[in-house]
Amino acid sequence: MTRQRPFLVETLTLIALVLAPFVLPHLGFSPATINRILIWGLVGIGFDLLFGYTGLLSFGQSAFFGSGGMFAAYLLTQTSFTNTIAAILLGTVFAGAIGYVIGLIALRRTGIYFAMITVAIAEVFFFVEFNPLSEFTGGENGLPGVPQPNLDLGFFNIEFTSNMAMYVFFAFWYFVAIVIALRIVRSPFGLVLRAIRENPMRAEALGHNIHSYKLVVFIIAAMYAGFGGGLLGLMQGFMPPDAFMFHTSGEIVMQTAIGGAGTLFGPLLGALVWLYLSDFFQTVLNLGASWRLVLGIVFVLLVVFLRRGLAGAIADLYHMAFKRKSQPAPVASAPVPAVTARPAVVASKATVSKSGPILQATGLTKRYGGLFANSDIDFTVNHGEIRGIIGPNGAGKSTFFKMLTCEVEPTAGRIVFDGKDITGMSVIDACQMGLTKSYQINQLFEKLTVRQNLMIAALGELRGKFKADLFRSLHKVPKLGRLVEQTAQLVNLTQRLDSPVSELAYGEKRRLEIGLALATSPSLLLLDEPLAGMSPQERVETVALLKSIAHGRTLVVIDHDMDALFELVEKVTVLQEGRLLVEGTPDEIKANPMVQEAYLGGVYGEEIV
Ligand SMILES: Nc1ncnc2c1ncn2[C@@H]1O[C@H](COP(=O)(O)OP(=O)(O)OP(=O)(O)O)[C@@H](O)[C@H]1O
Repeated sequence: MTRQRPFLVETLTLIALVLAPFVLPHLGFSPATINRILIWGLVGIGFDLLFGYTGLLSFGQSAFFGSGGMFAAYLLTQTSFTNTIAAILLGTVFAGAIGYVIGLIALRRTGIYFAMITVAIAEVFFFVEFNPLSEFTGGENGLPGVPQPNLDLGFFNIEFTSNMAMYVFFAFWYFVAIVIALRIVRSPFGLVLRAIRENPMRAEALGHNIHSYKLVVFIIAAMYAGFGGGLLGLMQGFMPPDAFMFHTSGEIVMQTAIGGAGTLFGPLLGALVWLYLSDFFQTVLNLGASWRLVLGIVFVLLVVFLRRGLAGAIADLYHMAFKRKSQPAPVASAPVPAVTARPAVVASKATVSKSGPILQATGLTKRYGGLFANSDIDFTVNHGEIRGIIGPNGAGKSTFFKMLTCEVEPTAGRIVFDGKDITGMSVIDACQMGLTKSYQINQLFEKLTVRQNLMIAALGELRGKFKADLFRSLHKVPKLGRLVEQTAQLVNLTQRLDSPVSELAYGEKRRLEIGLALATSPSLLLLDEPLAGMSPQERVETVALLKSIAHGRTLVVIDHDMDALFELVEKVTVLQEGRLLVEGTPDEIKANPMVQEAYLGGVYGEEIV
């Protein structure tokens, strides 16, 4: 497993933070602007975890920024509370609690609807702060008189009053915030966040409860924003009401877009450019009211030409300069060795019984409006069996698989898996029980590497459907490395482990698709057209691969390639127009006149007999 040099990023960040107050003033940054950059950069770290890593675009960060800041400012100005650090930490907890409640509501929807809910929530908070709660928040006057930061240890009190002392205070908290975020993104939790960003449907199908992951990261982002709001009050000596304005959320989004989403440092770089240019246009160029127009044009140019933002551009330059020479030559797509060359090493989940039916479906029906995709199907698979399913296009094979894996709820009927009625269960729980499938159309995490893809699948098996192991290193998850390497070996992708999925050949992607399902250690694996789109040579190789997978496992395979399927399976189920037509051994199916008539037709019939 490739490991980064430990603490390299943290060390570089520390060096940059030490140098910044000596370098930036020579470039025209005022001390107040430098501190403000740190605050925006810190708030942006939380936003980047939410947007850049998880793919959730929120316009509601102003609600948490304002709430955390107001809570801390209220404690420090309206009560006898004097400990500034404790006040902002309490403000952070308050923002997190609000984040929990709002997350429960907003995360019920996805995409544009989620984003729109967060816009509405930001507006509600702005209204509430100005009207019903103005007694506590000072309404349009805000809360003046917030003390400067101090470190009160009871017996010892340090006050951060000079520009440099203030900088040290903010830089310290920025460093703490980035170290925490780096731990999160390097943890199993952080990898699942990226899986959600890339392909939430597959992340669920691999057994991850993505709603819980999204809720936790939403709360974390709210806490980062609340903490930043507290710092703003301390920096200005005043908690401004405009912290709640939609404009605040907009700036966080724009700064992250300029700096580069999914980098953690992007928001800081974005804030640096954004705040520098707004100062420069207003005070040096004296552009008057048109400074916003010019800044808008600069924003568009940066976002259009630097697609991965400033942080992405810097990372690309670094890779070009230092990494290219040391990169190994591209690995050619290797054929799958003969089945006897490799034993089946990925264990399957233990089942309650070891013989008899592992899966029984009775009267399974799925109706879409007036169309019966599946109608009254009775189907049983025994432990250790390899079953094939065939049927013409539109016969209802994929819908049948979707119902079996609980991706789609049946209109009628019952499914019993490993002795338990799983009808109506979630796809997450079905996968956790050991029932999963590979997809007809690849459902991979395209921007991640093969290793990360397999890790995501294996983590569902090793950690269960949800675990908030935010600070655990991926390298420390027991059995993870071994399970990933065994699966990669089984699907012959060992040499491609560190390649991004987008660079794989089609046949390799198909094998990874099977590998993802395998890494969940299923006791019953459903394969939906595993040979689709493959060349004749790849088909032969993949059939060998499927034979090796089948050891100690129950398989159900849909495919249109009769020759390959009949060579692989012991029994075949034929579907036609959503109904079960007939079942039998491959020879019985080949000879069955009903199958020839109804499914194969004269031409295909001759091919397979
Ligand atoms: N979500 C849906 N909404 C409406 N109709 C659907 C939906 N999914 C499937 N169908 C319909 O159900 C029928 C069965 O589709 P299904 O994809 O299960 O067939 P299939 O046997 O897997 O086909 P193929 O071999 O082409 O993949 C088709 O008529 C299809 O149009």
